[in-house]
Amino acid sequence: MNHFFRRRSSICTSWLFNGATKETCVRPIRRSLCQSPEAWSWKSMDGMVRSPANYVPLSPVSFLERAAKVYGDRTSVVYGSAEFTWKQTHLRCVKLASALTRLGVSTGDVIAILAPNIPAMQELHFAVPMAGAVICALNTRHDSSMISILLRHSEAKIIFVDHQLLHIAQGAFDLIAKDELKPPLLVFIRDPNASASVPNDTHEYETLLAGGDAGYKARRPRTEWDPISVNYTSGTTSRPKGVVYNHRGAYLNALATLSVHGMSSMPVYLWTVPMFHCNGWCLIWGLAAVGGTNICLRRVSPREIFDTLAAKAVTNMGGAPTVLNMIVNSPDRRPLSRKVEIMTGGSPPPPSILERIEELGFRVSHLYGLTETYGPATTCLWRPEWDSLPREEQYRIRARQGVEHYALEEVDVRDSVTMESVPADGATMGEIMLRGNTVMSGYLKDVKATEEAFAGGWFRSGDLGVKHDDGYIEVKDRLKDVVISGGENISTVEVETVLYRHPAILEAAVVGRPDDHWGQTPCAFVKLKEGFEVSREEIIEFCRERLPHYMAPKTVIFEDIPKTSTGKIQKFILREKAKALSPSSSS
Ligand SMILES: Nc1ncnc2c1ncn2[C@@H]1O[C@H](COP(=O)(O)OP(=O)(O)OP(=O)(O)O)[C@@H](O)[C@H]1O
Repeated sequence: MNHFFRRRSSICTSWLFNGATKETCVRPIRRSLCQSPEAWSWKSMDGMVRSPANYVPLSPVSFLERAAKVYGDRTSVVYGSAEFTWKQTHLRCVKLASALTRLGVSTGDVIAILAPNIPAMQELHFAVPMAGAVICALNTRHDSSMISILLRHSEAKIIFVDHQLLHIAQGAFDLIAKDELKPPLLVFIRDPNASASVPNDTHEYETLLAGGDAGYKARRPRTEWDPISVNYTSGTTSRPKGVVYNHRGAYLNALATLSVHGMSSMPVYLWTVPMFHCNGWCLIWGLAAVGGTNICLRRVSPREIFDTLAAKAVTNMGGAPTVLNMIVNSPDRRPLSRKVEIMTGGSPPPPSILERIEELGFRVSHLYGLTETYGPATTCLWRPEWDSLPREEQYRIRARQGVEHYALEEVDVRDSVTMESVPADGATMGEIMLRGNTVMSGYLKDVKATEEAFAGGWFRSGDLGVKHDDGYIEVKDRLKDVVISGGENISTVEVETVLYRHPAILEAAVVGRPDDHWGQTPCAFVKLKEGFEVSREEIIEFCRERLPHYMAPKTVIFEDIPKTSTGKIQKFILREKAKALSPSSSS
């Protein structure tokens, strides 16, 4: 073996000294060592040892262990008057993990949590995997019926419930009991900033944690592939699906999201993205890697956001385009005294909103991804040469979904049937597909859906997009949302982008309305800004001036736009409404 090492090291360095290129120097020596280059490279690696010294399954739990050492006295989390350092957070997580094992939690058990963005959410994201279990953070906007379905589906053993959501959990328990099934064990989370009495015969979070063993040795995953969380999709287009994440993917995506967002050391992060959404786009784990401070808010409103940005010297935050829209249109908005990086994604951000949020002093980074890709998967990486473009053009570019981040192998736009890559012409539509280590392990208990999602060796997003000549992708629509009028695909995102440019429009969503002649025509649902008035005809004319006529809405309906808790417009509801109108008969 030593012989191989010596020979190899001479191969590696000799080309540096004799002026030869690496290629010309290495090839002849390779041939002398063995017959094929493949065999050579394999043989030269003989005798390597995988040991704890050089191989540890990647897990974001290690971020917390390091944070306790490196950032021990720095603030880990702030929520009202409650505040912990990273040393304290680590100790609390160790004790909580120990308490979980004492409750009988074993490797692979699912532990659910129903809570807003509070410190317990952060702690459970570490404590649950430290007990070898799998965290399932549930959407706080679900009703009892949906929660009961998800608890049954995930077979959660324990559920931690915030005091304000107790009635939802209890309703779910009643439904489970009706079917003579055993509901999970409930642990009640009291708010440190409010008083609430603990229901009888129920475990209480702080008491449970206090009883844990501070010397508990955290369980580590046996392999990187071990599950760390199960996240249900937003349910925008269908019933939520249980997406399983593994330790390796969570580790990688946490780091990639930090880097995309420019968070390298001790950022102060304001939580406006729900922590239950893709584990807070993996940043619950990521912030521990960089010793960040988590600023938690129970409720998100523009006033609270602006007060907190100033009071806590926030450096970074995230939010769906709906949150950005809420900020730029709020009477409480004010220019920032220092730059705040804001990461947006979850639905297509209209360029006009990106522009307006930056006018207030935010700097936006745009991300695209799905629950299935641990949240962020691509980013509209900014190129300095774009700085000199006209402003409108800059924001049009910034609204593109961009390129894969460094932890994902590849993103592409392909024909769903032939799997051929579409030409990079900015016009040919195909399905956005992704592959790499930050794509889910699969759907929980749904082999068929998993196989379908991965058919052809790529994860199929169900989003339609184009690829520009610089390789940047742009989402045009969801497959389910695209309007087909007279055989032409109409990107509802493009029509909405134009609608958002109208000064009177606060929110807009476009769906297909059945039409006797064209099959479908675009139907716009519009919510106006307070104090503004505009007629349907004016809106249609506004669009016709800026779009090919077939793309302009033929119908405009003024009303509130229904959204999911992750800020996505529930187009299936609007589609039903458009369908209920008598078919239009434009020819
Ligand atoms: N930056 C973005 N631009 C455009 N669309 C985005 C962006 N980020 C996310 N999306 C949309 O959000 C989708 C992913 O959403 P998520 O995984 O939260 O659940 P969902 O797809 O809404 O739920 P369900 O699958 O249950 O309907 C993407 O497929 C895409 O349509």
